[in-house]
This record gives sequence, C-alpha cells and structure tokens, in this order.
Amino acid sequence: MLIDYKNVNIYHDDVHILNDVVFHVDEGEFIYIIGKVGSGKSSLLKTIYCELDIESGCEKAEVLGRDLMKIKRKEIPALRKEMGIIFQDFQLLHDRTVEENLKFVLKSTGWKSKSDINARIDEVLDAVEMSEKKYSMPHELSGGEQQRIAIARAILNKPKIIIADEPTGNLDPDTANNIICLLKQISCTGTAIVMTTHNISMLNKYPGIVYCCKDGSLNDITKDYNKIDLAEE
Ligand SMILES: Nc1ncnc2c1ncn2[C@@H]1O[C@H](COP(=O)(O)OP(=O)(O)OP(=O)(O)O)[C@@H](O)[C@H]1O
Repeated sequence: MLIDYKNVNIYHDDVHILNDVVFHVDEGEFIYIIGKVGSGKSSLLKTIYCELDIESGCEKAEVLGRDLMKIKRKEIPALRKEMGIIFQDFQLLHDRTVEENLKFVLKSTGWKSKSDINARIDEVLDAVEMSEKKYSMPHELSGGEQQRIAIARAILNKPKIIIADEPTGNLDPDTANNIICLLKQISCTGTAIVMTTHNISMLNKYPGIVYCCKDGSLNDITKDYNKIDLAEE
C-alpha cells in the first residue's frame, strides 16, 4: 500500500480540519477528493507531502513506507522525490525554458549524466505530447500546455504517487478534460493519482475512487457518488 491512514486527525494550528481519516492508496489507483471550498481537501494532500504535520497519537499514518508521525525534517526531501506534485497554478520557473525547468529538477534530485538527463527530458515531453515546446519559455505556453509541462516535471523521477491539487482549476473545460485524460493514462502505468477537484463532470467520464470531505470527515463515496447531489460539493 502506498498510503495508509487509519484514524488520522488533521489540524491547522489548534483548529480541527478532518477527524478520524481513513484513507488508502494502492498502485495505479485514480482517486478524486471532492468537497466544498474549505472542507479540508488541500489539507489532506499537504499531510501526504509533509507540508502539514500529523501529530502523534493517530492509529497509522504511512506514506511510501514512512511513518509520518515520526518522520524527521531531513527525511522529507527523499520522500518528496518519490512523489510528483502538481498545483493549480503550475509553478513553473518563468526565467527559463521548458527544457531548463525539467533539467533543474533532475539535477537537484541527483541526476548527473548529461545523456541520461537529455533522454529523460525527451521521454517525459513525448509522454505529455509537448516535445515541440522544449525550448519555449513558460509565458509562451497556454495554461493547458503549462499544466502538461508541470505533469512532465512531476513524472520525471517515475514517482509511485502523483498528488495533484486542483490541477484543472485554471483551465477551460476542454483543456481540463485533456489533462484529466492524461493523468488517467499515467495511472494506467502504475502510478497512483490523488487529485482534488471541483470538476464533478470528470467523475463519470474518467471513473475512479471518490472520497468526499464534509463536516470534518472524509468518506469513500465511490459506490454512491452519483446518487448524492454533487452540484453542492
Ligand atoms: N495555513 C493555514 N492556517 C490555518 N488554517 C488554514 C490554513 N490553510 C487552510 N486553513 C483552513 O483549513 C480549512 C481547510 O482548508 P483547505 O485548504 O484544506 O480546504 P479545501 O477543501 O482544499 O478548499 P478549496 O476547495 O478552497 O481548495 C479551511 O477552513 C481553511 O481556512
């Protein structure tokens, strides 16, 4: 199991955000986290990549074999290296080309060989169908293209999990559709995708496991998500 949370409590300072969270992720799973604004979706994701601490006393909080209640600060970069993280606002470096954005990540995660670096960059750009934009600057790309590059960056180190916080939040419906389709294809290669979204129409189009944050709880609603009024979420 890649993520194993049992009765995890999530706080911001003293404010309780989610109670008794039970959350599991296995290889290749495609997981949506839905819920209203402020319901705790991003907070849950932040615990997974250790931006938000999990306090001791929970039953189990494991990500990629690490116990998040015991993990040390210095161990966090190695854990993050094993996951890809994608944000709504892409977060590319705007002072350099697409190729240099990708090279920067590879070099800072220990890649040394120039030929390996170049080959991996070509592979990921091909995977997201952006080979032609290798030498473009981020500002020369559309929002959807920038998100594709952010996905290329996230898969550089062949992560076991991709965490995506509203990856289609800034995109028009067609472009959003393409991005979810791309993430779905990536999940078919064995990488688990955990994604927050307000884009409920995708849930039918690209089925997956659906969790909902509501009233301080996280519930697996996969079996009945189309029976509840998702227009509210
Ligand atoms: N850094 C912070 N410090 C204190 N409280 C925070 C912090 N970040 C978020 N919160 C609070 O935690 C709650 C959950 O926020 P979170 O961002 O997880 O919600 P969300 O479901 O992701 O919302 P959205 O759909 O708007 O992204 C909100 O009440 C928010 O105000």
